[in-house]
Amino acid sequence: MKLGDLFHTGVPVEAANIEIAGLTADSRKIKPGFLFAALAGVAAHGRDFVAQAKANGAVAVLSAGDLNTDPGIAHVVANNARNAFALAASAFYPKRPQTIVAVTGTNGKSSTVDFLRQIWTHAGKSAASLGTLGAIGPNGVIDLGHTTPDPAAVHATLTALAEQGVTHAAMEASSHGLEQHRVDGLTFDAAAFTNLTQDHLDYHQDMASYRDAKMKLWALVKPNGKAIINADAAEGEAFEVGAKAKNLDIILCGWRAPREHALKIIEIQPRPNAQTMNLLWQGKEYKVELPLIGEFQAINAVTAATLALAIGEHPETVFAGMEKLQPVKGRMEHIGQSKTGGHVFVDYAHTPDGLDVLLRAARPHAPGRIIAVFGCGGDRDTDKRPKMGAIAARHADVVIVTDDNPRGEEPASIRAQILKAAPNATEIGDRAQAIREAIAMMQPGDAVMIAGKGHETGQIIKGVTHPFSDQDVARDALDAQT
Ligand SMILES: CC(=O)N[C@H]1[C@@H](OP(=O)(O)OP(=O)(O)OC[C@H]2O[C@@H](n3ccc(=O)[nH]c3=O)[C@H](O)[C@@H]2O)O[C@H](CO)[C@@H](O)[C@@H]1O[C@H](C)C(=O)N[C@@H](C)C(=O)N[C@H](CCC(=O)O)C(=O)O
Ligand SMILES: Nc1ncnc2c1ncn2[C@@H]1O[C@H](COP(=O)(O)OP(=O)(O)OP(=O)(O)O)[C@@H](O)[C@H]1O
Ligand SMILES: N[C@H](CCC[C@H](N)C(=O)O)C(=O)O
Ligand SMILES: [Mg+2]
Repeated sequence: MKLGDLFHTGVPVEAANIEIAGLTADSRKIKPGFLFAALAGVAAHGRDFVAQAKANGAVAVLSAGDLNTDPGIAHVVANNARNAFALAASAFYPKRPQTIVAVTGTNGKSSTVDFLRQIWTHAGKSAASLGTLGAIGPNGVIDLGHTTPDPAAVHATLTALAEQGVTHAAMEASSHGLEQHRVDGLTFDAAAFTNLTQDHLDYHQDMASYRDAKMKLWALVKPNGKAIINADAAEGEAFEVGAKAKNLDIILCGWRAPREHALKIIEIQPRPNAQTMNLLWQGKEYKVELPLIGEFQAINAVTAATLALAIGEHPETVFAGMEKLQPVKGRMEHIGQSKTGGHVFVDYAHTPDGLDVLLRAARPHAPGRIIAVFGCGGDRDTDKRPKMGAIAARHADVVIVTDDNPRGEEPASIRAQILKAAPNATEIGDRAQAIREAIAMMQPGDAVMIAGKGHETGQIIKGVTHPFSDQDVARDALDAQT
Protein backbone atom coordinates (compact mmCIF):
# COMPACT_ATOMS: atom_id res chain seq x y z
CA MET A 1 0.00 0.00 0.00
CA LYS A 2 1.21 3.55 -0.77
CA LEU A 3 1.99 6.08 1.97
CA GLY A 4 -0.53 8.49 0.40
CA ASP A 5 -3.30 5.89 0.84
CA LEU A 6 -2.75 5.68 4.60
CA PHE A 7 -3.37 9.34 5.55
CA HIS A 8 -5.92 11.97 4.53
CA THR A 9 -3.46 14.82 5.08
CA GLY A 10 0.11 15.47 6.11
CA VAL A 11 1.89 13.36 3.46
CA PRO A 12 4.50 15.32 1.47
CA VAL A 13 3.53 15.18 -2.24
CA GLU A 14 6.85 13.64 -3.25
CA ALA A 15 6.40 10.84 -0.65
CA ALA A 16 2.85 9.81 -1.56
CA ASN A 17 3.93 6.91 -3.75
CA ILE A 18 6.33 5.30 -1.29
CA GLU A 19 5.35 1.65 -0.87
CA ILE A 20 4.64 0.80 2.78
CA ALA A 21 5.15 -2.82 3.85
CA GLY A 22 3.80 -2.51 7.38
CA LEU A 23 3.46 -0.10 10.29
CA THR A 24 4.29 -0.04 13.99
CA ALA A 25 4.91 2.38 16.86
CA ASP A 26 7.70 0.18 18.21
CA SER A 27 11.14 0.70 16.63
CA ARG A 28 12.08 -2.84 17.67
CA LYS A 29 9.35 -4.29 15.47
CA ILE A 30 10.29 -2.29 12.34
CA LYS A 31 11.04 -4.35 9.22
CA PRO A 32 12.29 -3.04 5.85
CA GLY A 33 9.69 -0.83 4.16
CA PHE A 34 7.75 -0.06 7.36
CA LEU A 35 6.25 3.20 8.61
CA PHE A 36 7.34 4.10 12.15
CA ALA A 37 4.88 6.04 14.31
CA ALA A 38 7.02 8.08 16.72
CA LEU A 39 4.57 8.67 19.56
CA ALA A 40 4.92 10.51 22.86
CA GLY A 41 4.37 8.00 25.67
CA VAL A 42 4.35 7.82 29.44
CA ALA A 43 7.81 6.30 29.82
CA ALA A 44 9.52 7.43 26.61
CA HIS A 45 9.10 9.36 23.35
CA GLY A 46 9.17 7.53 20.03
CA ARG A 47 11.35 10.29 18.54
CA ASP A 48 14.27 8.87 20.52
CA PHE A 49 13.96 5.65 18.51
CA VAL A 50 13.77 7.08 14.98
CA ALA A 51 17.42 6.22 14.38
CA GLN A 52 16.81 2.62 15.43
CA ALA A 53 13.68 2.46 13.26
CA LYS A 54 15.69 3.70 10.26
CA ALA A 55 18.45 1.21 10.97
CA ASN A 56 15.80 -1.53 10.94
CA GLY A 57 14.51 -0.36 7.54
CA ALA A 58 11.80 2.26 8.19
CA VAL A 59 10.99 4.27 5.05
CA ALA A 60 8.63 6.78 6.64
CA VAL A 61 7.91 8.26 10.02
CA LEU A 62 4.69 9.68 11.48
CA SER A 63 4.85 12.25 14.27
CA ALA A 64 2.95 15.10 15.83
CA GLY A 65 5.62 17.43 14.49
CA ASP A 66 7.68 17.04 17.64
CA LEU A 67 10.70 15.09 16.37
CA ASN A 68 13.03 18.05 17.02
CA THR A 69 15.26 16.98 14.08
CA ASP A 70 14.75 16.08 10.42
CA PRO A 71 14.31 12.30 10.34
CA GLY A 72 15.94 12.00 6.92
CA ILE A 73 13.09 9.83 5.60
CA ALA A 74 9.54 10.68 4.51
CA HIS A 75 7.85 12.49 7.38
CA VAL A 76 4.08 12.63 7.90
CA VAL A 77 2.92 15.18 10.47
CA ALA A 78 -0.49 14.92 12.14
CA ASN A 79 -1.90 17.01 14.98
CA ASN A 80 -3.19 13.90 16.72
CA ALA A 81 -0.54 11.35 15.80
CA ARG A 82 -2.12 8.49 17.77
CA ASN A 83 -5.43 8.94 15.97
CA ALA A 84 -3.64 9.23 12.61
CA PHE A 85 -1.67 6.05 13.38
CA ALA A 86 -4.88 4.15 14.17
CA LEU A 87 -6.60 5.40 11.00
CA ALA A 88 -3.53 4.40 8.97
CA ALA A 89 -3.63 0.94 10.56
CA SER A 90 -7.33 0.61 9.68
CA ALA A 91 -6.54 1.60 6.07
CA PHE A 92 -3.61 -0.84 5.93
CA TYR A 93 -5.74 -3.72 7.29
CA PRO A 94 -9.15 -2.99 5.72
CA LYS A 95 -10.71 -6.45 6.13
CA ARG A 96 -12.73 -7.00 9.26
CA PRO A 97 -15.70 -9.02 10.50
CA GLN A 98 -19.02 -7.54 9.29
CA THR A 99 -20.32 -7.08 12.82
CA ILE A 100 -18.06 -5.68 15.54
CA VAL A 101 -19.16 -4.67 19.02
CA ALA A 102 -17.14 -3.35 21.95
CA VAL A 103 -17.48 -3.62 25.72
CA THR A 104 -16.09 -1.17 28.23
CA GLY A 105 -16.28 -0.89 32.03
CA THR A 106 -14.03 -1.54 35.00
CA ASN A 107 -15.02 -5.17 35.53
CA GLY A 108 -16.77 -7.79 33.44
CA LYS A 109 -15.43 -6.96 29.97
CA SER A 110 -13.57 -10.24 29.36
CA SER A 111 -16.49 -12.27 30.66
CA THR A 112 -19.04 -10.38 28.56
CA VAL A 113 -17.13 -10.66 25.27
CA ASP A 114 -16.46 -14.34 25.95
CA PHE A 115 -20.15 -15.01 26.63
CA LEU A 116 -21.16 -13.10 23.52
CA ARG A 117 -18.74 -15.13 21.39
CA GLN A 118 -20.32 -18.28 22.82
CA ILE A 119 -23.90 -17.04 22.24
CA TRP A 120 -23.10 -16.11 18.63
CA THR A 121 -21.35 -19.42 18.04
CA HIS A 122 -24.37 -21.25 19.41
CA ALA A 123 -26.50 -19.24 16.96
CA GLY A 124 -24.40 -20.60 14.09
CA LYS A 125 -22.23 -17.53 13.54
CA SER A 126 -18.48 -17.65 13.02
CA ALA A 127 -17.55 -15.53 16.03
CA ALA A 128 -14.54 -14.25 17.95
CA SER A 129 -13.80 -12.35 21.15
CA LEU A 130 -10.78 -10.08 21.65
CA GLY A 131 -9.35 -8.90 24.95
CA THR A 132 -7.39 -9.88 28.03
CA LEU A 133 -7.68 -13.57 27.16
CA GLY A 134 -6.42 -12.95 23.60
CA ALA A 135 -8.32 -13.14 20.33
CA ILE A 136 -10.38 -16.32 20.61
CA GLY A 137 -11.89 -17.52 17.35
CA PRO A 138 -12.82 -20.73 15.58
CA ASN A 139 -9.16 -21.40 14.77
CA GLY A 140 -7.88 -21.00 18.34
CA VAL A 141 -6.29 -18.18 20.32
CA ILE A 142 -4.04 -15.34 19.14
CA ASP A 143 -2.16 -13.69 22.03
CA LEU A 144 -2.74 -9.93 22.13
CA GLY A 145 -0.42 -8.92 24.98
CA HIS A 146 -2.89 -6.26 26.14
CA THR A 147 -6.61 -6.14 26.84
CA THR A 148 -6.88 -3.63 24.01
CA PRO A 149 -3.64 -3.84 22.03
CA ASP A 150 -2.07 -1.06 19.95
CA PRO A 151 -3.83 -0.09 16.69
CA ALA A 152 -1.56 -2.13 14.41
CA ALA A 153 -2.34 -5.27 16.43
CA VAL A 154 -6.07 -4.43 16.68
CA HIS A 155 -6.47 -4.03 12.93
CA ALA A 156 -4.09 -6.84 11.94
CA THR A 157 -5.95 -9.23 14.24
CA LEU A 158 -9.37 -8.24 12.92
CA THR A 159 -8.12 -8.76 9.37
CA ALA A 160 -6.69 -12.18 10.32
CA LEU A 161 -10.04 -13.14 11.87
CA ALA A 162 -11.98 -11.92 8.81
CA GLU A 163 -9.67 -14.01 6.61
CA GLN A 164 -10.57 -17.03 8.78
CA GLY A 165 -14.22 -16.35 7.95
CA VAL A 166 -15.18 -14.70 11.26
CA THR A 167 -18.26 -12.50 10.74
CA HIS A 168 -18.98 -11.46 14.35
CA ALA A 169 -16.40 -10.02 16.76
CA ALA A 170 -16.78 -8.72 20.30
CA MET A 171 -13.86 -6.78 21.72
CA GLU A 172 -12.87 -5.25 25.04
CA ALA A 173 -12.17 -1.53 25.01
CA SER A 174 -10.00 -0.67 28.02
CA SER A 175 -9.71 2.86 29.34
CA HIS A 176 -6.00 2.91 28.39
CA GLY A 177 -6.98 1.74 24.93
CA LEU A 178 -9.63 4.41 24.48
CA GLU A 179 -7.45 7.19 25.91
CA GLN A 180 -4.57 6.17 23.63
CA HIS A 181 -6.79 5.92 20.51
CA ARG A 182 -5.97 2.22 20.13
CA VAL A 183 -9.40 1.44 18.61
CA ASP A 184 -9.84 4.54 16.46
CA GLY A 185 -10.66 3.65 12.88
CA LEU A 186 -13.30 1.13 13.91
CA THR A 187 -17.03 1.77 13.80
CA PHE A 188 -18.93 -0.43 16.19
CA ASP A 189 -22.43 -1.67 15.50
CA ALA A 190 -23.09 -1.64 19.23
CA ALA A 191 -21.18 -1.06 22.44
CA ALA A 192 -21.83 -1.96 26.05
CA PHE A 193 -20.96 -0.44 29.40
CA THR A 194 -20.69 -2.83 32.38
CA ASN A 195 -19.79 -0.60 35.37
CA LEU A 196 -17.36 2.03 36.57
CA THR A 197 -15.59 1.70 39.91
CA GLN A 198 -12.07 2.47 41.05
CA ASP A 199 -9.08 1.22 39.05
CA HIS A 200 -6.10 2.60 37.17
CA LEU A 201 -5.87 5.88 39.11
CA ASP A 202 -2.11 5.63 38.59
CA TYR A 203 -2.78 6.38 34.91
CA HIS A 204 -5.98 8.44 34.89
CA GLN A 205 -5.73 11.50 37.13
CA ASP A 206 -9.05 10.91 38.90
CA MET A 207 -12.36 9.07 38.57
CA ALA A 208 -13.77 11.81 36.29
CA SER A 209 -10.89 11.41 33.80
CA TYR A 210 -11.20 7.63 34.04
CA ARG A 211 -14.92 7.91 33.26
CA ASP A 212 -14.25 10.33 30.38
CA ALA A 213 -11.81 7.84 28.86
CA LYS A 214 -14.41 5.04 28.94
CA MET A 215 -17.12 7.39 27.65
CA LYS A 216 -15.05 7.91 24.46
CA LEU A 217 -16.39 4.55 23.32
CA TRP A 218 -19.78 6.02 22.42
CA ALA A 219 -18.14 8.22 19.78
CA LEU A 220 -16.98 5.07 17.98
CA VAL A 221 -20.45 3.57 17.60
CA LYS A 222 -22.11 4.01 14.19
CA PRO A 223 -24.84 6.66 13.84
CA ASN A 224 -28.01 5.40 15.55
CA GLY A 225 -26.08 2.33 16.72
CA LYS A 226 -26.90 0.59 19.99
CA ALA A 227 -25.65 1.51 23.45
CA ILE A 228 -26.17 -1.28 25.98
CA ILE A 229 -25.96 -0.04 29.55
CA ASN A 230 -26.09 -2.01 32.78
CA ALA A 231 -28.92 -0.23 34.60
CA ASP A 232 -27.62 -1.33 38.02
CA ALA A 233 -24.09 -0.08 37.48
CA ALA A 234 -22.36 2.67 39.33
CA GLU A 235 -22.21 5.60 36.86
CA GLY A 236 -24.77 3.96 34.55
CA GLU A 237 -26.77 7.20 34.37
CA ALA A 238 -23.74 9.24 33.31
CA PHE A 239 -23.17 6.77 30.50
CA GLU A 240 -26.83 7.09 29.47
CA VAL A 241 -26.43 10.86 29.23
CA GLY A 242 -23.27 10.36 27.13
CA ALA A 243 -24.96 7.88 24.80
CA LYS A 244 -27.98 10.18 24.38
CA ALA A 245 -25.68 13.03 23.41
CA LYS A 246 -24.38 10.83 20.59
CA ASN A 247 -27.94 9.93 19.50
CA LEU A 248 -27.42 6.24 20.18
CA ASP A 249 -30.28 3.81 20.70
CA ILE A 250 -30.01 2.99 24.41
CA ILE A 251 -31.00 -0.49 25.58
CA LEU A 252 -30.74 -1.01 29.32
CA CYS A 253 -30.23 -4.36 30.99
CA GLY A 254 -30.26 -5.64 34.56
CA TRP A 255 -32.44 -5.54 37.63
CA ARG A 256 -33.33 -1.86 37.39
CA ALA A 257 -33.92 -1.88 33.64
CA PRO A 258 -37.41 -0.75 32.57
CA ARG A 259 -39.94 -3.25 31.18
CA GLU A 260 -39.79 -1.77 27.68
CA HIS A 261 -36.87 -1.64 25.25
CA ALA A 262 -34.66 -3.47 27.74
CA LEU A 263 -33.58 -6.89 28.95
CA LYS A 264 -34.88 -6.88 32.48
CA ILE A 265 -33.92 -9.34 35.19
CA ILE A 266 -37.10 -10.33 37.02
CA GLU A 267 -35.58 -12.95 39.29
CA ILE A 268 -32.41 -14.95 39.87
CA GLN A 269 -32.43 -18.08 41.99
CA PRO A 270 -28.95 -19.32 42.82
CA ARG A 271 -28.39 -23.11 42.81
CA PRO A 272 -25.22 -25.01 43.79
CA ASN A 273 -23.93 -25.17 40.18
CA ALA A 274 -26.23 -22.83 38.29
CA GLN A 275 -28.71 -19.96 38.48
CA THR A 276 -32.31 -19.92 37.32
CA MET A 277 -33.12 -16.56 35.77
CA ASN A 278 -36.41 -14.99 34.78
CA LEU A 279 -35.84 -12.40 32.08
CA LEU A 280 -38.20 -9.98 30.35
CA TRP A 281 -37.60 -9.03 26.70
CA GLN A 282 -40.15 -7.31 24.44
CA GLY A 283 -43.07 -8.09 26.72
CA LYS A 284 -42.30 -11.81 27.02
CA GLU A 285 -40.83 -13.60 30.01
CA TYR A 286 -38.13 -16.20 29.49
CA LYS A 287 -36.84 -18.71 32.03
CA VAL A 288 -33.13 -19.38 31.58
CA GLU A 289 -31.11 -22.08 33.39
CA LEU A 290 -27.71 -20.42 33.43
CA PRO A 291 -25.01 -23.02 34.10
CA LEU A 292 -22.76 -20.51 35.90
CA ILE A 293 -22.34 -19.44 39.50
CA GLY A 294 -21.83 -15.92 40.90
CA GLU A 295 -24.44 -13.24 40.36
CA PHE A 296 -21.87 -11.03 38.64
CA GLN A 297 -21.51 -13.65 35.91
CA ALA A 298 -25.30 -13.68 35.49
CA ILE A 299 -25.15 -9.90 34.99
CA ASN A 300 -22.34 -10.25 32.44
CA ALA A 301 -24.26 -12.98 30.61
CA VAL A 302 -27.29 -10.67 30.50
CA THR A 303 -25.14 -7.87 29.05
CA ALA A 304 -23.81 -10.26 26.40
CA ALA A 305 -27.33 -11.44 25.60
CA THR A 306 -28.53 -7.84 25.27
CA LEU A 307 -25.75 -7.14 22.77
CA ALA A 308 -26.75 -10.19 20.73
CA LEU A 309 -30.44 -9.18 20.83
CA ALA A 310 -29.61 -5.58 19.92
CA ILE A 311 -27.76 -6.77 16.83
CA GLY A 312 -30.87 -8.71 15.78
CA GLU A 313 -30.35 -12.28 17.00
CA HIS A 314 -33.58 -14.19 17.75
CA PRO A 315 -34.51 -14.22 21.46
CA GLU A 316 -35.11 -18.00 21.52
CA THR A 317 -31.66 -18.61 20.06
CA VAL A 318 -29.99 -16.16 22.45
CA PHE A 319 -31.63 -17.60 25.57
CA ALA A 320 -30.92 -21.16 24.45
CA GLY A 321 -27.28 -20.09 23.99
CA MET A 322 -27.20 -18.73 27.54
CA GLU A 323 -28.14 -22.18 28.81
CA LYS A 324 -25.02 -23.60 27.16
CA LEU A 325 -22.51 -21.03 28.44
CA GLN A 326 -19.17 -22.38 29.59
CA PRO A 327 -17.40 -20.58 32.46
CA VAL A 328 -14.60 -18.14 31.56
CA LYS A 329 -11.11 -19.20 32.60
CA GLY A 330 -10.11 -17.70 35.93
CA ARG A 331 -13.47 -16.03 36.58
CA MET A 332 -14.99 -17.66 39.70
CA GLU A 333 -13.54 -20.86 38.28
CA HIS A 334 -14.29 -23.90 40.41
CA ILE A 335 -11.02 -25.77 40.89
CA GLY A 336 -12.13 -28.63 43.08
CA GLN A 337 -13.32 -29.87 46.40
CA SER A 338 -11.25 -30.54 49.49
CA LYS A 339 -11.41 -33.84 51.38
CA THR A 340 -13.35 -31.96 54.03
CA GLY A 341 -16.00 -30.97 51.46
CA GLY A 342 -15.13 -27.30 50.90
CA HIS A 343 -14.74 -25.69 47.46
CA VAL A 344 -11.76 -23.87 45.95
CA PHE A 345 -12.20 -21.09 43.38
CA VAL A 346 -9.81 -18.98 41.31
CA ASP A 347 -10.94 -15.50 40.27
CA TYR A 348 -9.49 -12.39 38.63
CA ALA A 349 -10.82 -9.82 41.13
CA HIS A 350 -8.12 -7.14 41.22
CA THR A 351 -10.16 -4.07 42.10
CA PRO A 352 -12.04 -3.11 45.28
CA ASP A 353 -15.45 -3.61 43.65
CA GLY A 354 -14.35 -6.87 42.00
CA LEU A 355 -13.23 -8.29 45.35
CA ASP A 356 -16.37 -7.08 47.09
CA VAL A 357 -18.62 -8.62 44.44
CA LEU A 358 -16.61 -11.87 44.42
CA LEU A 359 -16.63 -12.40 48.19
CA ARG A 360 -20.34 -11.70 48.38
CA ALA A 361 -20.93 -14.12 45.49
CA ALA A 362 -18.96 -16.73 47.43
CA ARG A 363 -21.32 -16.69 50.43
CA PRO A 364 -23.97 -19.07 49.02
CA HIS A 365 -21.16 -21.56 48.31
CA ALA A 366 -19.62 -21.28 51.77
CA PRO A 367 -21.86 -22.45 54.59
CA GLY A 368 -18.63 -22.49 56.59
CA ARG A 369 -15.92 -19.84 56.33
CA ILE A 370 -14.69 -17.81 53.37
CA ILE A 371 -10.89 -17.94 53.21
CA ALA A 372 -9.60 -15.19 50.91
CA VAL A 373 -6.10 -15.29 49.38
CA PHE A 374 -5.07 -12.21 47.43
CA GLY A 375 -2.53 -9.44 46.90
CA CYS A 376 -2.26 -6.34 44.72
CA GLY A 377 -0.25 -5.70 41.57
CA GLY A 378 2.84 -3.50 41.71
CA ASP A 379 3.25 -0.38 39.52
CA ARG A 380 -0.52 0.04 39.56
CA ASP A 381 -3.04 2.19 41.47
CA THR A 382 -1.73 2.18 45.08
CA ASP A 383 -4.97 3.56 46.46
CA LYS A 384 -6.72 0.23 45.72
CA ARG A 385 -4.58 -1.61 48.27
CA PRO A 386 -6.03 -0.55 51.66
CA LYS A 387 -9.51 -0.56 50.13
CA MET A 388 -9.11 -4.18 49.07
CA GLY A 389 -7.70 -5.01 52.51
CA ALA A 390 -10.76 -3.52 54.20
CA ILE A 391 -13.17 -5.31 51.87
CA ALA A 392 -11.47 -8.67 52.50
CA ALA A 393 -11.54 -8.06 56.26
CA ARG A 394 -15.24 -7.27 56.07
CA HIS A 395 -16.44 -10.11 53.82
CA ALA A 396 -14.02 -12.98 54.45
CA ASP A 397 -13.65 -14.96 57.66
CA VAL A 398 -9.96 -15.63 57.11
CA VAL A 399 -7.72 -13.33 55.06
CA ILE A 400 -4.31 -14.30 53.71
CA VAL A 401 -2.43 -11.44 52.09
CA THR A 402 0.11 -12.58 49.54
CA ASP A 403 1.88 -11.32 46.41
CA ASP A 404 0.18 -10.69 43.06
CA ASN A 405 2.50 -9.36 40.33
CA PRO A 406 4.88 -7.15 42.34
CA ARG A 407 6.49 -5.92 39.08
CA GLY A 408 9.09 -3.24 39.95
CA GLU A 409 7.89 -2.67 43.53
CA GLU A 410 9.04 -4.11 46.85
CA PRO A 411 6.49 -6.92 47.53
CA ALA A 412 6.58 -6.48 51.33
CA SER A 413 5.66 -2.83 50.96
CA ILE A 414 2.61 -3.69 48.80
CA ARG A 415 1.50 -6.26 51.38
CA ALA A 416 1.97 -3.74 54.20
CA GLN A 417 -0.34 -1.27 52.43
CA ILE A 418 -3.06 -3.94 52.24
CA LEU A 419 -2.47 -5.17 55.79
CA LYS A 420 -2.95 -1.67 57.21
CA ALA A 421 -6.66 -2.12 56.55
CA ALA A 422 -6.76 -5.83 57.38
CA PRO A 423 -4.83 -6.05 60.66
CA ASN A 424 -6.03 -9.57 61.50
CA ALA A 425 -4.90 -11.00 58.18
CA THR A 426 -2.09 -13.52 57.87
CA GLU A 427 0.83 -12.45 55.67
CA ILE A 428 2.42 -15.09 53.42
CA GLY A 429 4.41 -13.49 50.61
CA ASP A 430 5.05 -16.68 48.64
CA ARG A 431 1.80 -17.07 46.66
CA ALA A 432 2.09 -20.86 46.25
CA GLN A 433 2.65 -21.25 49.98
CA ALA A 434 -0.31 -18.96 50.72
CA ILE A 435 -2.60 -21.08 48.52
CA ARG A 436 -1.34 -24.32 50.09
CA GLU A 437 -1.89 -23.01 53.62
CA ALA A 438 -5.39 -21.79 52.77
CA ILE A 439 -6.33 -25.22 51.42
CA ALA A 440 -4.71 -26.99 54.37
CA MET A 441 -6.84 -25.05 56.85
CA MET A 442 -10.15 -25.87 55.11
CA GLN A 443 -12.90 -27.31 57.27
CA PRO A 444 -16.27 -28.68 56.10
CA GLY A 445 -18.28 -26.00 54.28
CA ASP A 446 -15.36 -23.59 53.84
CA ALA A 447 -14.63 -21.91 50.49
CA VAL A 448 -11.16 -20.74 49.46
CA MET A 449 -11.27 -17.76 47.12
CA ILE A 450 -7.93 -17.14 45.38
CA ALA A 451 -8.24 -13.71 43.80
CA GLY A 452 -6.30 -11.39 41.49
CA LYS A 453 -4.55 -13.49 38.87
CA GLY A 454 -7.36 -15.51 37.28
CA HIS A 455 -6.14 -16.88 33.95
CA GLU A 456 -2.57 -15.56 34.30
CA THR A 457 0.21 -18.07 33.76
CA GLY A 458 3.09 -16.05 35.15
CA GLN A 459 4.09 -13.88 38.10
CA ILE A 460 5.95 -10.68 37.18
CA ILE A 461 8.77 -9.91 39.61
CA LYS A 462 11.25 -7.15 38.79
CA GLY A 463 10.72 -7.42 35.02
CA VAL A 464 10.95 -11.23 34.91
CA THR A 465 7.84 -13.36 34.37
CA HIS A 466 8.10 -16.59 36.36
CA PRO A 467 5.73 -19.41 35.37
CA PHE A 468 2.88 -19.46 37.88
CA SER A 469 -0.70 -20.68 37.81
CA ASP A 470 -3.12 -20.34 40.73
CA GLN A 471 -5.09 -23.24 39.25
CA ASP A 472 -2.10 -25.61 39.09
CA VAL A 473 -0.95 -24.77 42.62
CA ALA A 474 -4.47 -25.21 44.00
CA ARG A 475 -5.03 -28.50 42.13
CA ASP A 476 -1.70 -29.89 43.34
CA ALA A 477 -2.57 -28.91 46.91
CA LEU A 478 -5.99 -30.57 46.65
CA ASP A 479 -4.44 -33.71 45.12
CA ALA A 480 -1.81 -33.88 47.85
CA GLN A 481 -4.43 -33.98 50.63
CA THR A 482 -4.25 -37.09 52.74
C1 LIG B 1 0.54 3.23 30.33
C2 LIG B 1 0.37 2.45 29.08
O1 LIG B 1 -0.73 2.04 28.75
N1 LIG B 1 1.46 2.22 28.38
C3 LIG B 1 1.38 1.48 27.11
C4 LIG B 1 1.75 2.43 25.99
O2 LIG B 1 2.97 2.95 26.30
P1 LIG B 1 3.35 4.41 25.91
O3 LIG B 1 2.65 4.81 24.64
O4 LIG B 1 3.18 5.29 27.07
O5 LIG B 1 4.85 4.10 25.49
P2 LIG B 1 6.26 4.35 26.16
O6 LIG B 1 6.72 3.08 26.77
O7 LIG B 1 6.27 5.61 26.94
O8 LIG B 1 7.12 4.58 24.82
C5 LIG B 1 6.80 5.64 23.88
C6 LIG B 1 6.85 5.12 22.49
O9 LIG B 1 8.18 4.69 22.20
C7 LIG B 1 8.13 3.44 21.60
N2 LIG B 1 9.39 2.72 21.83
C8 LIG B 1 9.78 2.44 23.09
C9 LIG B 1 10.98 1.74 23.29
C10 LIG B 1 11.75 1.35 22.18
O10 LIG B 1 12.82 0.74 22.26
N3 LIG B 1 11.30 1.68 20.94
C11 LIG B 1 10.14 2.34 20.74
O11 LIG B 1 9.77 2.59 19.60
C12 LIG B 1 6.92 2.76 22.20
O12 LIG B 1 6.44 1.71 21.37
C13 LIG B 1 5.93 3.92 22.30
O13 LIG B 1 5.21 4.05 21.09
O14 LIG B 1 1.83 1.75 24.75
C14 LIG B 1 2.76 0.65 24.74
C15 LIG B 1 2.76 0.05 23.34
O15 LIG B 1 1.47 -0.34 22.97
C16 LIG B 1 2.33 -0.37 25.78
O16 LIG B 1 3.22 -1.47 25.81
C17 LIG B 1 2.30 0.29 27.15
O17 LIG B 1 1.74 -0.66 28.02
C18 LIG B 1 2.27 -0.71 29.36
C19 LIG B 1 3.49 -1.59 29.38
C20 LIG B 1 1.17 -1.26 30.26
O18 LIG B 1 1.43 -1.95 31.22
N4 LIG B 1 -0.08 -0.98 29.97
C21 LIG B 1 -1.22 -1.47 30.72
C22 LIG B 1 -1.45 -0.67 32.00
C23 LIG B 1 -2.44 -1.36 29.82
O19 LIG B 1 -2.39 -0.81 28.73
N5 LIG B 1 -3.53 -1.91 30.29
C24 LIG B 1 -4.77 -1.81 29.59
C25 LIG B 1 -5.93 -2.01 30.54
C26 LIG B 1 -6.00 -3.36 31.23
C27 LIG B 1 -7.39 -3.58 31.82
O20 LIG B 1 -7.71 -3.08 32.90
O21 LIG B 1 -8.18 -4.28 31.19
C28 LIG B 1 -4.84 -2.78 28.41
O22 LIG B 1 -5.61 -2.50 27.47
O23 LIG B 1 -4.14 -3.81 28.43
N1 LIG C 1 -20.22 -7.29 36.39
C1 LIG C 1 -19.30 -7.29 37.33
N2 LIG C 1 -19.37 -6.46 38.40
C2 LIG C 1 -18.43 -6.44 39.34
N3 LIG C 1 -17.35 -7.25 39.35
C3 LIG C 1 -17.22 -8.10 38.31
C4 LIG C 1 -18.17 -8.15 37.25
N4 LIG C 1 -17.74 -9.06 36.37
C5 LIG C 1 -16.59 -9.53 36.82
N5 LIG C 1 -16.26 -8.98 38.00
C6 LIG C 1 -15.04 -9.21 38.80
O1 LIG C 1 -13.96 -8.72 38.00
C7 LIG C 1 -13.06 -9.76 37.68
C8 LIG C 1 -12.56 -9.59 36.29
O2 LIG C 1 -13.61 -9.91 35.39
P1 LIG C 1 -13.36 -9.74 33.83
O3 LIG C 1 -12.07 -10.33 33.50
O4 LIG C 1 -14.57 -10.21 33.12
O5 LIG C 1 -13.27 -8.15 33.78
P2 LIG C 1 -12.43 -7.17 32.85
O6 LIG C 1 -13.23 -5.91 32.81
O7 LIG C 1 -12.17 -7.81 31.56
O8 LIG C 1 -11.07 -6.96 33.62
P3 LIG C 1 -9.71 -6.29 33.00
O9 LIG C 1 -9.92 -4.83 33.12
O10 LIG C 1 -8.61 -6.72 33.87
O11 LIG C 1 -9.56 -6.76 31.60
C9 LIG C 1 -13.84 -11.06 37.90
O12 LIG C 1 -12.95 -12.11 38.15
C10 LIG C 1 -14.73 -10.68 39.06
O13 LIG C 1 -14.03 -10.77 40.27
N1 LIG D 1 -5.62 -5.19 33.50
C1 LIG D 1 -5.13 -5.14 34.84
C2 LIG D 1 -4.85 -6.51 35.29
C3 LIG D 1 -4.40 -6.61 36.72
C4 LIG D 1 -4.13 -8.02 37.14
C5 LIG D 1 -3.43 -8.18 38.44
N2 LIG D 1 -2.99 -9.54 38.52
C6 LIG D 1 -2.26 -7.22 38.58
O1 LIG D 1 -1.18 -7.57 38.15
O2 LIG D 1 -2.45 -6.14 39.14
C7 LIG D 1 -3.90 -4.26 34.92
O3 LIG D 1 -2.98 -4.46 34.12
O4 LIG D 1 -3.90 -3.37 35.74
MG1 LIG E 1 -10.45 -8.02 30.53
